[in-house]
Amino acid sequence: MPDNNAPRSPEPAPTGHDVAVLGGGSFGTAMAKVLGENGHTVHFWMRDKAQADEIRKTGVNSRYMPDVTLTGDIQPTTSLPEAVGKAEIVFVAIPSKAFRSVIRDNSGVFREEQIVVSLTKGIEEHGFKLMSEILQEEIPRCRIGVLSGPNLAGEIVSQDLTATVIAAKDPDVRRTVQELLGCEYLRVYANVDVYGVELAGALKNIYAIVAGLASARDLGENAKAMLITRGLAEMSRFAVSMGANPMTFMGLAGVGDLIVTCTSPKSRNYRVGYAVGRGKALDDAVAELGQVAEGIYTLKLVKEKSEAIGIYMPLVRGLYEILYEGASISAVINSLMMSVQNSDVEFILPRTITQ
Ligand SMILES: NC(=O)c1ccc[n+]([C@@H]2O[C@H](COP(=O)([O-])OP(=O)(O)OC[C@H]3O[C@@H](n4cnc5c(N)ncnc54)[C@H](O)[C@@H]3O)[C@@H](O)[C@H]2O)c1
Ligand SMILES: O=P(O)(O)OC[C@H](O)CO
Repeated sequence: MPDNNAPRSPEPAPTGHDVAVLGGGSFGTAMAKVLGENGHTVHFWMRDKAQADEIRKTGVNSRYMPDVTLTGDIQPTTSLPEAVGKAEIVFVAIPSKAFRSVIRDNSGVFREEQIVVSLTKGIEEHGFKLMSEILQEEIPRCRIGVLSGPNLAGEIVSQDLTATVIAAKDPDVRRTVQELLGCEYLRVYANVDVYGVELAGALKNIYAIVAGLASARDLGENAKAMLITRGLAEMSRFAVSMGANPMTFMGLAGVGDLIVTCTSPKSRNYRVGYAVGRGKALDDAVAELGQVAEGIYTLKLVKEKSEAIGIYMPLVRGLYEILYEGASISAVINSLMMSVQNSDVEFILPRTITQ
């Protein structure tokens, strides 16, 4: 039996393809760099004309990646119809808050069967929609995938060894993305659990904020392990209740991404938590970051959803109290540590697991 989940050959595709990357931030730039180095023509869309001009002239996106020069055939543009119109495959790295509007406003330019892959790790505010669900609603004639995993943009542009996961129902989408992105430093695994891979990427941002807070308060290494492990239990319990495959949470998109964002100050979500832990107001911490930290929005949505469907998520609730209800960090820690609810049972089996 062939192992369909095994990574494809890391050799660059023999001939370059026309691809589009939508979004000129950190991750869009990182993916444009990989694709350009792999020999593809990258139609790199961003809304800021000055930024596109700078990249065209110098190869540098100084606002987001000042130390990185993009090489290969990179074609920055402020025309989304031009980028999508020329591309065989489209990668979307637009923050979740703007994701639907960008796709909807341009839905007419996407072609039948075109492959569209979301790189975004967030949830839509109304209706708890993931980005692949938004793509399905707005451009149903396209073939959809999501890419997620422990993928700090700053490390990918440094060519640090990295693994990621392409999730799609269509095997051709999985294979195509593996071939386009795979190279000597980026290993692309495949998964069919689109919902689980995507939800995991959004949920782990919450626990990265928690980990940043814990680090700022010098809670220690035991506490860090406790938070990551209980975070994994909590996010898996929630996701499985929503229909995800529990095994996805044992993989790169689940525990892998949770580890990297909960242990690295390179994570923007971790940095927001750290700043709040050092006494900064949330709004100031976010403004100082100057980049997106999806977890602060995801937290609100997951808190509401978990209460609506009756899933026990004490870390989500505690973080929500700190960030949005003015609770003191020490009071929340104390209440979590002294809570008797469920402390006698390490694993609460999701309803879908019967044994
Ligand atoms: N940076 C990473 O390490 C990383 C890794 C994996 C996934 N992601 C995910 O990728 C997504 C994008 O993150 P990022 O790191 O590129 O964020 P970023 O803050 O670095 O950049 C966001 C980009 O989106 C653009 N943007 C915002 N609103 C827009 C709109 N209405 N129209 C067009 N462009 C708009 C901004 O101009 C900016 O170029 C997030 O969901 C994030 O979770 C990021
Ligand atoms: O910088 P963050 O916190 O948005 O995390 C980036 C990636 O999601 C890490 O995999």
